[in-house]
Amino acid sequence: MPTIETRGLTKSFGDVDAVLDLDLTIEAGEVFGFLGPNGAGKSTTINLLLDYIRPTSGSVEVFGMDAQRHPAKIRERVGVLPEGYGFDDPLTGREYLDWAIGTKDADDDPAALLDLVSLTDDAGRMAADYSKGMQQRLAFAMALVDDPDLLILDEPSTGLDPNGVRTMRENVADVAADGTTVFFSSHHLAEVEAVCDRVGVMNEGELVAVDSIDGLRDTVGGHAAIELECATPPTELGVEALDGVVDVAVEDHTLTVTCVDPGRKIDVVTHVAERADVVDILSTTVSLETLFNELTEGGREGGGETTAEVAQ
Ligand SMILES: Nc1ncnc2c1ncn2[C@@H]1O[C@H](COP(=O)(O)OP(=O)(O)OP(=O)(O)O)[C@@H](O)[C@H]1O
Repeated sequence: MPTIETRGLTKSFGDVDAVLDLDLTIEAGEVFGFLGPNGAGKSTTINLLLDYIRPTSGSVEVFGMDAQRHPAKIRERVGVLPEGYGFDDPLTGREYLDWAIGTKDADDDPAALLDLVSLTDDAGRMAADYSKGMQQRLAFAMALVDDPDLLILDEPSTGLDPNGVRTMRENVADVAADGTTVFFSSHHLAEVEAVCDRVGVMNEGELVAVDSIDGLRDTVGGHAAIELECATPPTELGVEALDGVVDVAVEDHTLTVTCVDPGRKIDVVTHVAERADVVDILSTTVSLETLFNELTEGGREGGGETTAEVAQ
């Protein structure tokens, strides 16, 4: 039995179809990346899974139970890290965790959970005074209470520093190794690539792709990418006008160009070398980010921050 199964799931807010005709099946034990730019419908889907909102049409089953008929039974087996958990009450980190353990009637060791998210030394401080990253880690620990069968993470690395991101990834991998199904919503592509078995890509409420990372690459085509490091920022070189170029991105002194096939890379190098001082050349496989940009171009809110620097 799948852990999550939606059929024809639709949620409209007035004229906006936040989620449209979503068919999604997530098997037990999967780490599933739910990707999409801002406004794609990710949080709405999560709210539908947990029966926080009701669908306009279609069905949702979690653990084989209808989400509307058995929300309490479902929620007691689910751990949720919501987007932007508000720690507004005058409670310490430890007290928040005790509260989470109490509400689930669980017997977790709070010290072990605090240690897992590196908050042992700050457990006695008011959670409201924590940094964003610390609050995120506390929310993650609360989501792990009672060893959930399904862990739902909505943008889990928000506010985390690189160490925090790495630790969170390790924790997700550990949880998954114990058999927990993980539903990982994010627009941070590298993060999803690093931890997920399969990804679904949402755009404007619709699931535009669902596959393994490699499968997704194959779907988009045999594109090839080349990175050119230049002595000065490589802007306005006219690379996007070259035949066979599908994406151009500039970050600091690095120009990343995606071509429809590897044979086009030499034209790119020649073109750039005639106009800029190239100091290094790196040929790479197409990143998931490029694929994601292609799949979600023209999204509801301009495709989100990940597409902002891609010049077409
Ligand atoms: N309660 C609501 N009332 C009206 N519109 C809503 C409501 N909730 C969501 N929407 C709209 O539905 C669409 C999908 O929003 P949703 O929050 O699910 O996207 P998301 O993929 O989670 O985005 P983000 O990455 O920014 O969190 C957006 O256009 C949003 O404005």
